[in-house]
Amino acid sequence: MDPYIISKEKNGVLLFTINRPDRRNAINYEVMSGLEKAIDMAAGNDIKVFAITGAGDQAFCSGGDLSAFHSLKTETQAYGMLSRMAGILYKLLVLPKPTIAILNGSAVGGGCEIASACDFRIGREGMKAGFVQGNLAITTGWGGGSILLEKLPQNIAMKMLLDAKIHTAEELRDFGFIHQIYKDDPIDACLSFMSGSLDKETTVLEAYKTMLNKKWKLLSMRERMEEEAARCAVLWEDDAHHKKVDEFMNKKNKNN
Ligand SMILES: CC[C@H](C(=O)O)C(=O)SCCNC(=O)CCNC(=O)[C@H](O)C(C)(C)COP(=O)(O)OP(=O)(O)OC[C@H]1O[C@@H](n2cnc3c(N)ncnc32)[C@H](O)[C@@H]1OP(=O)(O)O
Repeated sequence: MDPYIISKEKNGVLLFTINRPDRRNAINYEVMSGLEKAIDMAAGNDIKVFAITGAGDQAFCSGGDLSAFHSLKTETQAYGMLSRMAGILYKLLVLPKPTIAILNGSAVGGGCEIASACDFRIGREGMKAGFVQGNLAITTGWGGGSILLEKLPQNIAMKMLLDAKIHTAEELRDFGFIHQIYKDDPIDACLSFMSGSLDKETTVLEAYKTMLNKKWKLLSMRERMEEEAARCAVLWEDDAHHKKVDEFMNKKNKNN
């Protein structure tokens, strides 16, 4: 099974689907490479909107693949992975096309960071999401915390990060993290929510995103996301983090 799918949908939508449902669409290096490739494709003149979703109906994305990244023990090893994904999420943040995360299921940890890098987020009825990194004795590490602190009111963003709780779709809508709750087909929900962009000239869409990117540049977002990755790498090396991941892996092994 391919770990990701890139598909051209109706009306100029390019869709990236994380295709690891048996791992709740956890991100490994192959998915990272696919996302970077899709972002580059989305810059093409034939694309008006870039959308990201997850395969299946259980999860959008469960963050970093704890099995794949379990071998990363030191700050330097962790930084290599974290910095790579922070760079990809920055490319997503500043892509000069409207972007949307279709949260087809649970989004936790890095999954919330990917969603945060998109301009818009819609969530399927019943979905849940949370920045759970704090429960693993680390912080966000792909730049998603820095982005969240700019996209949501500071007190709400800080509460979400510090509490590391998983929230319902309704709570997430009240926070302003998701913009709409949908019931039916994810693609139809995306086309409907983005219809106002999809009927505009691509040049207009690019011009507005270029306007927004000026703000990210003035806020030094690239540097802040890189520093976030570096700070997370320091915490990653601590025993407290490895203990938490071991607990998850032991539970996983017990289940198998
Ligand atoms: C900077 C970002 C940072 C990083 O690591 O780089 C992070 O993203 S930290 C956060 C890492 N993610 C997590 O801690 C989430 C772990 N997963 C869960 O909490 C749950 O799986 C959940 C809520 C996503 C879904 O729960 P559900 O009950 O629906 O499913 P299961 O827990 O039974 O999981 C099914 C199956 O998938 C495997 N799985 C789930 N998440 C991951 C993951 N992140 N990495 C690897 N594998 C994952 C889980 O082990 C089960 O496998 P099985 O072989 O069937 O036991």
